Amino acid sequence: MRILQRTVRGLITGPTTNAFRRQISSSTFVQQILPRCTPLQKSRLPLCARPGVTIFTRRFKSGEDLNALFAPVPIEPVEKGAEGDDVGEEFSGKLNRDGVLKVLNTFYRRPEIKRVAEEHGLDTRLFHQSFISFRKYCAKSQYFPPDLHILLSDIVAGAGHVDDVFPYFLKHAKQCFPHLDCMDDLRKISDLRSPANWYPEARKMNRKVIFHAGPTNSGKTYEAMEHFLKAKSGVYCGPLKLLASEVFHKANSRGVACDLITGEERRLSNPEGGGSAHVACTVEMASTDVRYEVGVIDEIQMIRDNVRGWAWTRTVLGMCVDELHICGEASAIELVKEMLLDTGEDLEVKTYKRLTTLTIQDQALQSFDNIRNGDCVVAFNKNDIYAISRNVEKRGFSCAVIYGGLPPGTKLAQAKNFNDPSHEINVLVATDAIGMGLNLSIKRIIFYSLMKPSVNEKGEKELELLSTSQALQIAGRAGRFGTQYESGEVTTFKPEDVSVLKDILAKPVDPIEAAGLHPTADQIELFAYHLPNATLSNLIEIFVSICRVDDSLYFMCNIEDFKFLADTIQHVPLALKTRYTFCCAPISRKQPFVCSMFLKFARQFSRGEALTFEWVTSQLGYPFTVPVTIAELQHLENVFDVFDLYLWLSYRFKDTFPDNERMRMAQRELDEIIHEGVSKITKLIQQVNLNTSDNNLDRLLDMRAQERLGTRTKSVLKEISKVVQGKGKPIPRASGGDEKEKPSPRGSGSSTTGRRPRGSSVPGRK
Ligand SMILES: Nc1ncnc2c1ncn2[C@@H]1O[C@H](COP(=O)(O)OP(=O)(O)OP(=O)(O)O)[C@@H](O)[C@H]1O
Ligand SMILES: [Mg+2]
Repeated sequence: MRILQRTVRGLITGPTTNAFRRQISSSTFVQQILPRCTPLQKSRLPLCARPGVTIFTRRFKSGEDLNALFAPVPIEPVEKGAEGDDVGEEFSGKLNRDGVLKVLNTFYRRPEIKRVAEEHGLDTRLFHQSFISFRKYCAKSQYFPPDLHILLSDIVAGAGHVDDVFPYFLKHAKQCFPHLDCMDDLRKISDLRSPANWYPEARKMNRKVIFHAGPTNSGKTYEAMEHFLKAKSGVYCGPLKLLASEVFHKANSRGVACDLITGEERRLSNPEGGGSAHVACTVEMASTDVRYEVGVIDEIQMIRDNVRGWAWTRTVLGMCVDELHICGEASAIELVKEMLLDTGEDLEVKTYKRLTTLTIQDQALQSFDNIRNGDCVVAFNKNDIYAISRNVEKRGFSCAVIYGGLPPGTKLAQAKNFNDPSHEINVLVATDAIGMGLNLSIKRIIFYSLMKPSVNEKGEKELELLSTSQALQIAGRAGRFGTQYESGEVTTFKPEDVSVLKDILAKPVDPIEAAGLHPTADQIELFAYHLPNATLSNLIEIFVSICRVDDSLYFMCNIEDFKFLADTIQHVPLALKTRYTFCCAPISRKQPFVCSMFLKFARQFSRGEALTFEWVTSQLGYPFTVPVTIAELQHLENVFDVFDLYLWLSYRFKDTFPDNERMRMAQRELDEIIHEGVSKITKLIQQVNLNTSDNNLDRLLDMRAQERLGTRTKSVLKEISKVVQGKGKPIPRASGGDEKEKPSPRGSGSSTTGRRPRGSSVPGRK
């Protein structure tokens, strides 16, 4: 009762709310405390604890589900003489094998045995598998320990009880399933309930934390950057290489020496000297050991990202800075405030207003005949991008094309041509890759579709209606402050989408409820110590299943890519830490060519052979030529990612990946070749099918457009309106064409694991 009273008091005093709440169980909280709260107290509750919002919802795997993750360790039968003289046989004579098997079958059928086994953690599955293994061991072994030999002889002869086999069976079962003896240890290792305590250096400081909140194009990053540039030392953490390198260039051009650190690149401001006091990096690469005066964390809303969220959590809790500037959507304010309750720090919030106006048009574009200079058509898959750019160019415009899979240099060059009023390029066709990072001179955003492909937890493709946050982020690219357009406009291609877009943009952005987390390399290593026979992928899976997370604030990030890579190289002999580091590489399982090169790299590494420039490029068909078909262009994009993979590994295994500089030069050349290919993209489309006449091709592309406007779209629209009204489920996607941002650099390379400092987590993506 005292706790209840203190809790209700805690609700009023605010900062202690969460700490109090965590002392009590969810049911007590919901049944006894919530009904006693006044509306004011309820409004002060953390979001996750407000009425109507489920708290402590994490569902741990049931015992049986969890046990299914453990594969039995094979136990070999014992050869005669392996353990010295056969004392058992001397005492009680040769064992009657058939009799022993009958005894064991009786043992297995006894309900009492099943019950006792269950008390020792053996559910039906584990009991059965252990029995099969024990029976085989008894049937095939030439030698038994004397006590077991004598016991079995006695039981067969009717002079002993079958239940006495149990201790021997249990010992065998624990050898088969070593986790039975160490579940408590495993649970302790995987206890992730207090991530703020993982960063003792940061906890020694009392950081001043400022949240710059506001819509896109409101000057949040600008303001934080002013503090960064004026400080004696600083670190900027951005979601993309492009953003980090923009800060790198901006700082150096303002006379502030600044280094660039991404997963694949380390660029010093002064190559002759040591490191600079200022660093611009991708968020996964931020150090939690080095002390800076000012730290900037950009695009904080990414903290909810299912794959990369952990990297933002780590910087918010772990950066050693006197002043921490966090920029992004206001939807993250409450969550960050809650996280800081555990660090004892206050949050100062500064809110910003958009610097230019943004108008939603009532008219849809309807036809590409209505396209005009400064337009940007946004679609979510490459096939649409190709079709749209061809349609636009047919109307006499020149297109720039930007999508996630393109190399950064190509993206920048395309953006530069589009931004330059004197350049012939006047229209942009892009995916939501433009949502972050590029400064673009766009007058109007046209959503070609409002449905975005995504992959659900089961790995299935789905089409989802854009969230308010995503739509605002993309729409906000129009009329960027400081460009030739003083205001921005936004509309859709299809008339029926206009009202849907208005609905989406009018909705308030949902508050972010939880921040991502990931296991650390050290934790996985401890797991491996306890479960030496488990594969890396299995270790991760078990970790995720038993770990404890404070669900009111955190969630476990998705680890499917990591597990896929771990399975890909499981058969290659590598030390655990090396294997772990390889699996943190920023590649996606959706790129078969890159994954096959990943396997080749691991094999070569395991043989102890250096991966030289000559060896790698001979695998990649170097030197490269300008692509003449879309397939060639796509292949070169994959080759670019293989270069990224090499560079990423070269910072973690310098000796085996020795040709960093030559690879980088070749990658730059490739970037230019890809840019040249993209610049001719409509010509490339004509090569898709040389047997297809121009008219036929147009017809095919038009059919695609019709399909979007036709029956399929009608059913999709029904779903859209349901979703907007909160009734529908995401629509399963029938076939591919979706496209994802290239994976991010993962982790830092400064720890003993060769990749991340203490307390840092596993993978993430850019
Ligand atoms: N006070 C200012 N003086 C000059 N330029 C500014 C000022 N504030 C913002 N800008 C410019 O306006 C543009 C938008 O600012 P900024 O990038 O900081 O916006 P943001 O709110 O961070 O947007 P986003 O959410 O898209 O990241 C930038 O080009 C920036 O340089
Ligand atoms: Mg910004």
